[in-house]
Amino acid sequence: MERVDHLAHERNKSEFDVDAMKIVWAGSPHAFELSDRISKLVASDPGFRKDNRTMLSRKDLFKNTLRKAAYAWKTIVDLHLSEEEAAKLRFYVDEPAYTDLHWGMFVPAIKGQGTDEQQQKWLPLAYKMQIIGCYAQTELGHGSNVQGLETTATFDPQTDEFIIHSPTLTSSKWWPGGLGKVATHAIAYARLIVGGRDYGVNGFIVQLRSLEDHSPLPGITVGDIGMKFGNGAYNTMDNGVLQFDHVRIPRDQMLMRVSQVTREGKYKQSDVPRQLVYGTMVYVRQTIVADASCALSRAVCIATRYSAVRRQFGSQNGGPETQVIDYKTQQSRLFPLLASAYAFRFIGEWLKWLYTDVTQRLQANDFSTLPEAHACTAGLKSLTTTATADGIEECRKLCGGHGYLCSSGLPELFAVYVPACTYEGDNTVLLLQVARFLMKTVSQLGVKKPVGTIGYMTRVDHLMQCRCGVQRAEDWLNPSALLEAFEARAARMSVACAQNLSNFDNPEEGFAELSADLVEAAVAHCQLIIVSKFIEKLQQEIPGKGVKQQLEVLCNIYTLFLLHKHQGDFLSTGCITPKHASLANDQLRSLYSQVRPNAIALVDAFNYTDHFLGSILGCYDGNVYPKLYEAAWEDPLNDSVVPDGYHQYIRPLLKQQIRTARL
Ligand SMILES: CCCCCCCC/C=C\CCCCCCCC(=O)SCCNC(=O)CCNC(=O)[C@H](O)C(C)(C)COP(=O)(O)OP(=O)(O)OC[C@H]1O[C@@H](n2cnc3c(N)ncnc32)[C@H](O)[C@@H]1OP(=O)(O)O
Ligand SMILES: Cc1cc2nc3c(=O)[nH]c(=O)nc-3n(C[C@H](O)[C@H](O)[C@H](O)COP(=O)(O)OP(=O)(O)OC[C@H]3O[C@@H](n4cnc5c(N)ncnc54)[C@H](O)[C@@H]3O)c2cc1C
Repeated sequence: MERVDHLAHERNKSEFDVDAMKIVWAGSPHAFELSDRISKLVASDPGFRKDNRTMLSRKDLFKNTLRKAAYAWKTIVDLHLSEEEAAKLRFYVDEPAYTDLHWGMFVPAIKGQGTDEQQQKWLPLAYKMQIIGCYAQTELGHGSNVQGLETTATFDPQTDEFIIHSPTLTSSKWWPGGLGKVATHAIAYARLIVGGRDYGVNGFIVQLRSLEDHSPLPGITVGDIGMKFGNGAYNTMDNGVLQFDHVRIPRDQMLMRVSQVTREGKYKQSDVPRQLVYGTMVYVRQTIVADASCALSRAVCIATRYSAVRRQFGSQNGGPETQVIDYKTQQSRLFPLLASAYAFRFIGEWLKWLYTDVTQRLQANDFSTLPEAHACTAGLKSLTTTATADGIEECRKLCGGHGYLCSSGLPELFAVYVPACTYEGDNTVLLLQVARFLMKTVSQLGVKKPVGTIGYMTRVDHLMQCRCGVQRAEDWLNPSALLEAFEARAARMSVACAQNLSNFDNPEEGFAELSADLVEAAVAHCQLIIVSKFIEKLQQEIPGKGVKQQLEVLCNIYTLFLLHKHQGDFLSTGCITPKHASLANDQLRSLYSQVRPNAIALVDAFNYTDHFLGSILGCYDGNVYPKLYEAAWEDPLNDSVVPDGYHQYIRPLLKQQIRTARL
């Protein structure tokens, strides 16, 4: 049967070269080719089917995840896929699994915190998956406060070993993914105790399970922590609990790049900053920022296509009703999310660059940019995951009732995504780290020149008193007007916090008291980073008919939407007047009209397969209703016309003979 493209009329309207935009979105022609090829490979292989996930019991779901992970590995080996191709394959398989932690945290922790010898010993085993690792940091009693972890690693000079021990219930490791049922090894974080002295938290490689029969080794108690939010969703992951009872490991299994313990029991610290013990978190926060645009763009693709298919009200003379995407309210909710997806794509790319740069500097013993890299990864992780989680939920609402069906893909996407606001650092805790960095920068103004993303603070005197020069709505399209407004707002909020802080005798007390304001200042700073990097991106050459123009529209939508949403900040700090705010809003409305004919093409540019989207509402051809109708009949509840339980619970009700005074 010939397939009808119900969205063809929308695709014909677009004013730019979609294929060129696909390359911009992917990052390069090579990245596009890779993504395109691997996503199609996964989509066409029934071994990677995922449409039944929300119906399976936890045990069946988990076993199915194990099967898929093994099948993915077999595919990787059989096809001789490169590391890059393998990572893409795991991405498109789209199912949280222990392998995320093995490749995403265990391997990077050894690379970042292990010595050369340790890397040579452990990495080949990990690369071949002859061992499977997890990252066991968080405990029942402490997650955010890493310095508060209680697990101990006590050096025993007699045997040249560390004794890993969980002294309390709250010291039980709790949450690590892959730990519950799969990992054979962990990077366990524990307090290093040498000669009775506590040297703080460090990482240790600990074997947990036998490589022969998978049983826990002596002294190890390990299991899964139970069901999590949502059907399917993150329940494919075996987040685990772990207790150590005086487990002995050889001395050379302490990760020793940052600090060492010698055979004689001497503690030594390398020349590198202690914070490098936190290095794996910096790396993962960076990958989480890159991942945010994937999750958000996916939800936006579903909501945009469905908004073009869905019609409600507005029929004239018996003609078709209005496509809901034509309602201004729908546009003002949807298009900023579309623009955010693009903004996050570019900030993810930039952050990857920053991370690579800081890693190279660290290797050359230049630690000067580490605080900025920490502040950027922490702040952008917080900002992008909060916006993405909220954005996915907004997309669900944008799809009306049908968005609530699992077959829309949105409930599961939300349930899988929302813990990103918590894991790898609670978003508020991370913003407070940014705020500390900002306060330190302000307090050192005049002594130390701010550079990089905080470089705007060199112009603080100007930014404290500058006035917005916008006179007409179009003036808000001027990148320097936008940048200056965002810089002035961020600078003024930071300086106001610093001034308030100086009223406290005890700075820590002041920081705690003002923490809600400090978080807002941190948000302002991070939004400025995203806006400025989007603007910078557009200063480059971007090939393809109309591509750059579309990106300019999206950049302006993203920026003016933020300005509108946070206009309280801009007005109260005097960066703009109510008149400027109203002109910005006028401009925003007109930008929505410009994006409207291109909306479908802009989500096509993500190049997602129907398999990856996993959504009837978002399917490429827009043939939503027949698919929804068919899918309903697939539900196991419809296996029989009369439900199980009818004879037990429904019929007796219907047949009851109640004699009461009232009836
Ligand atoms: C897996 C990847 C797969 C890849 C696939 C890609 C897609 C991804 C999608 C899906 C997969 C995701 C799968 C789930 C993964 C989840 C895993 C986990 O959750 S692992 C646990 C994370 N745990 C936290 O993040 C704790 C948060 N807490 C902390 O980080 C710290 O305790 C912190 C920062 C809140 C406080 O640290 P302090 O107690 O040492 O505090 P202070 O005194 O403030 O800091 C001291 C100095 O150190 C600096 N600092 C702190 N952290 C730093 C860092 N990381 N780097 C550099 N400097 C740092 C500070 O700026 C400060 O510097 P000055 O003294 O002011 O100059
Ligand atoms: C799905 C998932 C997967 C995970 N995977 C792993 C893993 O693989 N390995 C691992 O080690 N861990 C893992 N974690 C644990 C995760 O990293 C922690 O849950 C996270 O760091 C938050 O810490 P917490 O649970 O202690 O939150 P808490 O710190 O207890 O947060 C509770 C509340 O207190 C607030 N709060 C805390 N401190 C402050 C403060 N100083 N100022 C103001 N407010 C504060 C927070 O904002 C939050 O609202 C995972 C968690 C989840 C949900």
